[in-house]
Amino acid sequence: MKKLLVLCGGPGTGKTTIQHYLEEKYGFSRVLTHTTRPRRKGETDGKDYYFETKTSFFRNRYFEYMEYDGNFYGSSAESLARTWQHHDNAVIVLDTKGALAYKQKLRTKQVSFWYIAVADQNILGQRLLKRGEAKERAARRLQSKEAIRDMQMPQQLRTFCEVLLNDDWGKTTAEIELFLRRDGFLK
Ligand SMILES: Nc1nc2c(ncn2[C@@H]2O[C@H](COP(=O)(O)OP(=O)(O)O)[C@@H](O)[C@H]2O)c(=O)[nH]1
Ligand SMILES: Nc1ncnc2c1ncn2[C@@H]1O[C@H](COP(=O)(O)OP(=O)(O)O)[C@@H](O)[C@H]1O
Repeated sequence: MKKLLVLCGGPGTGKTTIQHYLEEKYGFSRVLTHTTRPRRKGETDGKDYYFETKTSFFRNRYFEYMEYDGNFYGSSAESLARTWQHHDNAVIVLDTKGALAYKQKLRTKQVSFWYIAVADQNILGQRLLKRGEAKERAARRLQSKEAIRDMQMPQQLRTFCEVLLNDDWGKTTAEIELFLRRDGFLK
């Protein structure tokens, strides 16, 4: 069966890091999404996101899309289908609103949802700086209403979304292995 893992959570919690790890260690393939957000240092078009202008963004058809901290983000059914063409296990990084949309639109058995969290949210600012973001941009991101919403797991996700703590990376990787087995991603 083709399967999809949805990662969601607040900024800096480690969603992208975990996505890379799943690709490298477990052969997952990521589902690329579209954004109007400016490219960060080290990001490549067609590899990290499809970077769009506000005009080109709305030329595409989306499975779901939303606005986050003043930028648009959207995922397409075609991108998921393309990923599944060559790989059984796909991973996508979404905000919590997107995670809820996927829950409502896809068959339950095929999709798992993980909410990535840290024990102490005061470290998130440092993590964004570590990733190379400018101080003002990092502060603004953490104060956006979408980040504030996603820094607590929304009530609607609690019935189906597992929490993965990402404080100590060694412990995180051990948990990932357990979660993957339990969710049927590993044969
Ligand atoms: N709903 C939805 N969320 C997305 C999509 N692509 C990215 N996101 C989410 O948008 C938010 C902002 O992403 P990004 O600017 O890369 O910032 P980061 O969370 O700080 O790494 C994150 O919560 C992503 O998971 C998408 O296609 N749909
Ligand atoms: N367990 C961890 N301990 C310390 N730093 C981490 C950990 N996980 C991720 N990071 C770092 O935190 C920063 C933000 O991680 P990232 O994966 O970009 O977060 P997100 O995609 O959720 O916004 C990156 O510099 C990353 O290397």
